[in-house]
Parts: sequence; C-alpha cells; structure tokens
Amino acid sequence: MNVETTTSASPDIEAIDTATPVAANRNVASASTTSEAAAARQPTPIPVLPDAQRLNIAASHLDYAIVRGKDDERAIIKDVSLLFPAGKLTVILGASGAGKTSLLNVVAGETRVGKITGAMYLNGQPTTGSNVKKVSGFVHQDDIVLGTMTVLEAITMSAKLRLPHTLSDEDKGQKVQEIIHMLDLTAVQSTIIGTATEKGISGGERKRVMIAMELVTSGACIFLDEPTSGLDSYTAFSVMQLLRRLAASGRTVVATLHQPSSEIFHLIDNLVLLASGEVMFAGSAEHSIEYFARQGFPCPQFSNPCDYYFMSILNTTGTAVSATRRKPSAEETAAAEARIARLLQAWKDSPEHAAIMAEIASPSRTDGITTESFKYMSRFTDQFPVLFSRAGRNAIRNKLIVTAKIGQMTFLGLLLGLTYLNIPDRSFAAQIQDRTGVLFFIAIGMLMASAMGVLTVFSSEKQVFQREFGGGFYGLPAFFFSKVAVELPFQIIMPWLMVSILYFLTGLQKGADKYFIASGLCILMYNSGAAIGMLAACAFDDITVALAIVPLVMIPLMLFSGLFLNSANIPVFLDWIKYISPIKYGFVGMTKNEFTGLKVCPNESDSPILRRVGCQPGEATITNLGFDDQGSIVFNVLILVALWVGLVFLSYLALWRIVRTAKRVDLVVPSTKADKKGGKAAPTAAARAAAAAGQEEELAEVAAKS
Ligand SMILES: Nc1ncnc2c1ncn2[C@@H]1O[C@H](COP(=O)(O)OP(=O)(O)OP(=O)(O)O)[C@@H](O)[C@H]1O
Repeated sequence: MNVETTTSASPDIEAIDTATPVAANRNVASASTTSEAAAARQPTPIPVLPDAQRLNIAASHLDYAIVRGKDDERAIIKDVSLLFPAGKLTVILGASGAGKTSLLNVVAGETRVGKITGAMYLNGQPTTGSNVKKVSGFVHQDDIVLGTMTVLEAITMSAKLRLPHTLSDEDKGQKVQEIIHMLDLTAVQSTIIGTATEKGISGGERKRVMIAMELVTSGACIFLDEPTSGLDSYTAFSVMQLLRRLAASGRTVVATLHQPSSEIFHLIDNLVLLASGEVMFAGSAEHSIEYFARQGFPCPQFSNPCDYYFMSILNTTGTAVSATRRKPSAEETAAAEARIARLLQAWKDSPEHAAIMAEIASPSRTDGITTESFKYMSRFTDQFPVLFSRAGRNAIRNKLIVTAKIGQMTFLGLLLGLTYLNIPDRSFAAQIQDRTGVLFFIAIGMLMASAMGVLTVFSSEKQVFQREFGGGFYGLPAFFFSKVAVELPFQIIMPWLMVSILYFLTGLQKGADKYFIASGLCILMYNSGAAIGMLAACAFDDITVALAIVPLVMIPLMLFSGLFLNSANIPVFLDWIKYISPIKYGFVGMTKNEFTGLKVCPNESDSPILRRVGCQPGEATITNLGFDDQGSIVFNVLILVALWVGLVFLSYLALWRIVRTAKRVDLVVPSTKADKKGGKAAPTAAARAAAAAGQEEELAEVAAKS
C-alpha cells in the first residue's frame, strides 16, 4: 500500500523544517526543545488515497446572506471564488467576524439559516453544500461528545452507525483500528474521553478523536472549524501537523484558524485570507508573502507572517499596537477601510485570481465522486442496539449520577420514614393526618426528585444528540427510545428503594398486596416526573429557564391533588388541572390503597371518649377527602400510565421540533449570475441545476440502498 511521504516523521518542529517544502524560506528559527522526546515517537504512515477517491471542491461567485426581513439581507460572504484541492491543507484565515466559519459552513453544507447563491463544484461536477456534506466529515469547534465513552468506543460507534451495513462488523472493526493507528491513538484507545467530573484524554487527543470519528466514514474530505482553539501552541502544532499529513495523503482538508503561529503558517498548503466576507488572497502560504510584498506590504524578516497580516493588513481600525491603547481616530479607521478595499480589489485584478477562475472553469479533474466516499445512514435496527449499549454504559459509568440518585432516594426514604416513624403508635387523629401526610409527600418527592434529576442530565445529553444527529450518526427514534429503555430499570429501582425504606419505618398498612401497589404507584409517579423533566429539557433551549419553569408547573399539580383543597371546591376554570396532575392520581391511588380495609384505632394517648368509640374504618378518610368518586386504584394506575406515555410522547415531539428547525439551508441556483459576473465558462444555471439534481438522485439512490 502507498503511504504519504511528504511529511515529517515526528510531531516536532525540527522535523517539520526538513519535511515541509517551504522550509528553506523559513523566517523563524525552529524551536527544538521538545523535539528529542517527540522524535522517539514515529507517527504511523497514512495510507495514500487512490486518485479515484479524491475530492476537489471549488466555489464560484459564492454569496451568503442572512435574511432579516423581506427586503433586508446582510451579506456575510461576498462573491467568493476558491479552490479546495485534494491533497492540500487549506486554511481560512481572517479577523474575527470576517466570515471564516460562515464560509466553511456554506461549503461543507452545515449552514442552518440564510440564503446561499453562486455555484459549487465537486470534481468538476456542479454540486451543493448538502452533497458535499454527504461525502465529507465536519469537526466542530465545540467538540461535544459523550465523555463516558472510551476512544475506541467512540470511533467504533461512528463506524457502526455511519458505514454501510453491508460491511461486516469485522471489516468495520478493522477500519476503526486503521484509523486509531493512523491518528496515533493506540495508547489511549481504552481511556475514556472525559467528563466534567472524570479526567480523560488530553485536549489534543480529544481533537484527534473527533477527527478520527469523521475520518472513519468520510475518508476523503474533512472540514474543521478552529481545530486548534483551546490548545496550547505545541498541541495545536501537532494537530495541524496531523492535518497536513492527512492532506499529503490525498485528502481534502479545510480548516479555519484564528491566529496561527509561524510554525503552523508554514504547514499551510493553500491559504485563504478573508476580509469582510471577501477573498483578499488565496494560494500557497509562501506565495502570500511575495504577493503582499507586491502590493506594498512586505513582511518584515524574522516576524510571523500571520501576525503581520493581522496587524498590518487585516486590521480594520488602523491603530498600531501601542501601550496606550488609544481609540482609533476616524481618519485612521477610514484609511484602514480604504486599504482593505484596495487589497480586495487588487486580488480581483490579480493574475492569481484569474488563474483560480480559469481552474474552476476547466477543472483538471472531471470524474464524478465514487460511491465509496458516500456517508451512509444506518437503519433503526442497526442504530438502536449501538445506542442502547452506549446509553447503558453511560448510565453505569456516570458513577456520580448513579450515586446521587441512590443517595437522593435513600435520604428521602429515611427522612420521611423517620419523620413518620411508626404511625400506628400515634394518637387517633395523628394516625389519619400522618398517613395522608406521608402519602402526599411520597407523591411530591417522587415527581420532584425525578423531574429535576432528569432535566439536568438530559439537558446536557440533548447537546450530544443535536451534534450527533447533525453529523448523520443516527435518527431521532433510535436515540429517544434507546434512552427511554435504558433509563427504565433505574426508574423502577430508585422509587422502589425509597418506598421500601419508608414503608416499613412508617408502619403503613401491612400486606404484600398493599406494599406492591404502593410501590407500583411510586414507580409510575417517578416515571411521570422523569417524563416532565425530559419534556422540559427538550422544550427549552436554556436549562436555566427549564429549571425555573418546572417547580412552577409542579405547584398547581400539587395544589389540585386533593389534599390541600377538597376536589369539590376547586374553581371551575382551574378544575381541568386536576385531570392532568400525576400527583393527584398517585395520591388518590396511594390513599385508597392505604385506607381501604384499614382499622384506625385509638390508643393510650387518646381521650377516654375516643377510646370508647373504638376503631374506625379507614374508608371514612377516603370519603372525607372527597375521593369516593375519584375512581378505583386500577383506574388511577391506568391514568398514570396514560399520563406517562403522553408526556414521553410530548418529549419526543419537542425533540422532533428541535431537529426539524435545525434543517440546513442549501445553495440555490436561481439565475445565470455566475455567468454574468464573467471569468467562468460555466454551464448555464439550468444545466447546473439539472446536473446537481442528477447527483442528488444518485446520492438518494445510494442512501435508499443502504
Ligand atoms: N446566523 C447569523 N445571524 C446573524 N449574523 C450572523 C450569523 N452567522 C454569522 N453572522 C455574522 O456574520 C459575520 C461572520 O461570522 P463568522 O462566524 O463567519 O465569522 P468568523 O470569521 O468565523 O469570526 P470568529 O473568528 O470570531 O469566529 C459576523 O459578523 C456574524 O455576526
């Protein structure tokens, strides 16, 4: 097998000096302090991508605007024509707000709002962002991933969910091992990625895992948004060096960067400088130095070209760096704007720009994309077991959450059990009051504890879902039902634990049937609470809003549960609330279960008159609470089940709404604008649209087959 040969053998700066084709022109002395240790580690050679699988992407006269109103559009990307060649590391640079992320999203098919016009080509064939998305991977800046997974599990999950199901598990496993090996993750493959409470792999390794998860399925092209953000300069350098090695092996690698070091600058094959959404330069990093010198901006010797570009060329305020940090004057700002406008125009008039336009017009590679490069979406039946076992492992490995749940239920059980210790030994009146009291607090405890717990946990897992769903890992049904199925055993054991502790401490009515009915009702209330928590997590984007809303919702559910207010006295306009209150059905069921067949007898502490009257039937309490017409225990159980199912269904709908509104916008090919702008002997708009549609059909066919 061919392996890439153009890159260095170890992730250190000295090695890069000898390996990069631009080393001879290096402005900056290499830092060698870290090289000795690193030199001992030889990175695994990366297999060279066959020619037929390489992806050359081009954008021609691409515009992207945010649509605010009918006639109100804000242009973000303006008339951008660029090449993203296979085998090259393309880096998009620009000041903050220049449009780097927007451009990356538009080309990679990740844009969610706005209007995209212009033309895009994939290996010379007209295409759209959504088609590019199907054949490429995207590593987001905020690499959200389930931290309880090990490196191997995360990459395996990606392979199992996104490689064609026609590929056997052994083949997928082999591909995973190849990628792990290729990205030098072998040593950490059994380490967890890491959560807020449990340290896992390092930041650089985490980035490499994200790259591996994308590369395992989309081997030919990868987009990365700020892959070095949050990394120290050496780790950032090794991540960029890896990207360079991937590019050198024939892959198309496109990344945005904020402010690369000079070492990173010299790794860039294809530099794109953006200013105010327009291209100011595109070409080799080394050539940029010569280009800007030609424009009257020679990069001083021994300085980082990127620093120079940012400070002296892209700087929109016109102020030089100074200790005084004074506000730029209006003249300085106007001069800076004029400089940028001049350089933007100079690029359009340059032979470099003309060469790019010519290359777009007559691409050197005109072959279509091969089906081997398509990303597949697995079926529900493949997704469910993968997600079920992952959610199971996550639930067990999240020791803090499991311990917190057990602690919460034990604490509640002991608190109520000891507060209402041995109710039958209490006075006649206290026996009735305390029995209803403990039953009511059980109902509230079940609902509140589970709702708040699920709300906080699910809010963060929802982000993982959104990221993975967006990346085409799986569909909503598989995620949702695997999550519900994994949580169910916990939602049975936890309330059972609590009710078991307090049932015998409090001395509620004896009998296996009574105990099991009480346990069943607690389990149903706990599950209804969990469903309320899940619904709130899905319905509100911001967890702080959800945390404020849930207790507010609980108050009327408690108020109209039948203890504080007799059912007959609820105001007519609020009467409906009692019909949707799981607390009410749970409390009514628990009360009927406890007081039916119970004899409440006075004891020594009661007055002689009361003792003379003797034991009273518990049914009298049911009547006094107004619960005679509130249905049987079975009826209340069935309503609780229905409420639980209804709330789970609503949660599903809330998640579906998020998924539906997160759709991406795609390139529209409305007019012959590209042709009008000149420089492009392109097919007509109709021909482009037809070709893109043909490609779309081809992709759909493959997806359907998969
Ligand atoms: N969805 C949006 N709604 C409104 N404005 C947007 C949207 N997306 C991008 N913009 C605007 O477009 C401009 C470019 O944003 P973008 O995030 O692409 O810049 P950037 O160069 O990546 O910036 P940074 O380096 O700070 O991340 C910014 O002014 C931003 O406010």
